[in-house]
Amino acid sequence: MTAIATRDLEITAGPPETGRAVGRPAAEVQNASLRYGDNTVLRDVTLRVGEREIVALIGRSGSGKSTLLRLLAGLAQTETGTVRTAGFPAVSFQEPRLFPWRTVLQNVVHGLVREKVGRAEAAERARRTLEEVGLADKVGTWPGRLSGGQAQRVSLARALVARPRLLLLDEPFGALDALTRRTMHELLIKLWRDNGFGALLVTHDVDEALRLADRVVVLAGGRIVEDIAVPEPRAGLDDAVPEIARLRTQLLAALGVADTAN
Ligand SMILES: Nc1ncnc2c1ncn2[C@@H]1O[C@H](COP(=O)(O)OP(=O)(O)OP(=O)(O)O)[C@@H](O)[C@H]1O
Repeated sequence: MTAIATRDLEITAGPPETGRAVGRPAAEVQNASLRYGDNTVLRDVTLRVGEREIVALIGRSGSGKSTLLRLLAGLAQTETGTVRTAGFPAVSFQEPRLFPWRTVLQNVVHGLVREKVGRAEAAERARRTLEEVGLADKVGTWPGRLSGGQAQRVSLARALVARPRLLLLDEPFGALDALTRRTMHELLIKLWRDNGFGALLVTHDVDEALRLADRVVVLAGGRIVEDIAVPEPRAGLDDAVPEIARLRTQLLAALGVADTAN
C-alpha cells in the first residue's frame, strides 16, 4: 500500500504532547515506514509537530532524517501509515537553491507560485518579507553577488513569503561560518515568533538543536529513539541553562558519540 501525503490538517485538533501550548498540529506522521530496495530507511515512525513548535530532528548520517523531511514535503511516499500537513509546507535546504538568472526579489516572488496573487501584490509581499530578513536593500541584486548568509536569508524569505503553517529546514545553516550561523539562529527565532509556524529542523548539530528547538527528536536505525522536551526553550539562546549540559550528553549518547565538552 502506498500512502499519499495529505494537506488537510486544519480539520484536526490535536492535544499537545509535551504539556506546552504547541497549538494544533502542523505536521503529523503516523506509523510511517519506507524502504529503498532492501534498505529499510524508516520503521514505523510517528511524529507530530505543533504549529507553534520547533522540533529538531537529529541523527547520524544515513539515519533517514532527510527522507522523513522529504515525506512531509511530499517528495517521497510512505509504504504504510499516513503523512499529513497543514497546507503546503515550505522547504529550505543547506544550499539556498536560488535561480541565478533572477534577481533577489524575483526569487522571493517565486515562493508565491501556488498563490493566486497578481504581480504587484506578489512583488509587494516579497519586498515586505525581504525587509523582515534584513535584505530590503538587495531586492535588485543577482544571487551570485550575495554572501552565503545573505543567500540563505533570501532562501528563508522565499520559503516564508507564502506564510506557510509548516516550515521544513534541511540543515539550513550547515554551510555557514559559526558567527553567521548564530545570526541566522536569531533571525529564525524572530521570524518564527513574528509569523507563527511549526518547524521541523534537520541538523547534525546537537547544540544547534538545543538552542533552537522545543523538542529534539533522535532518529537511529530508521526509528525515533529519543523525543526530548527542551527545558526553557530558546532561553535567550543561552547555552548556560544547567539542564542543557545534561541533555547534550544524553543526546550525544543516543547518537553514539562521546561528549567532549565535559
Ligand atoms: N532516492 C533514494 N534512493 C535510494 N536510497 C536512498 C534514496 N534517498 C536516500 N536513500 C538512502 O536512505 C538512507 C537515508 O538517507 P537520508 O538522506 O534520509 O539520511 P540522512 O539522515 O538525511 O543523512 P545525512 O545526514 O547524511 O544527510 C541512506 O541509506 C540513503 O542511502
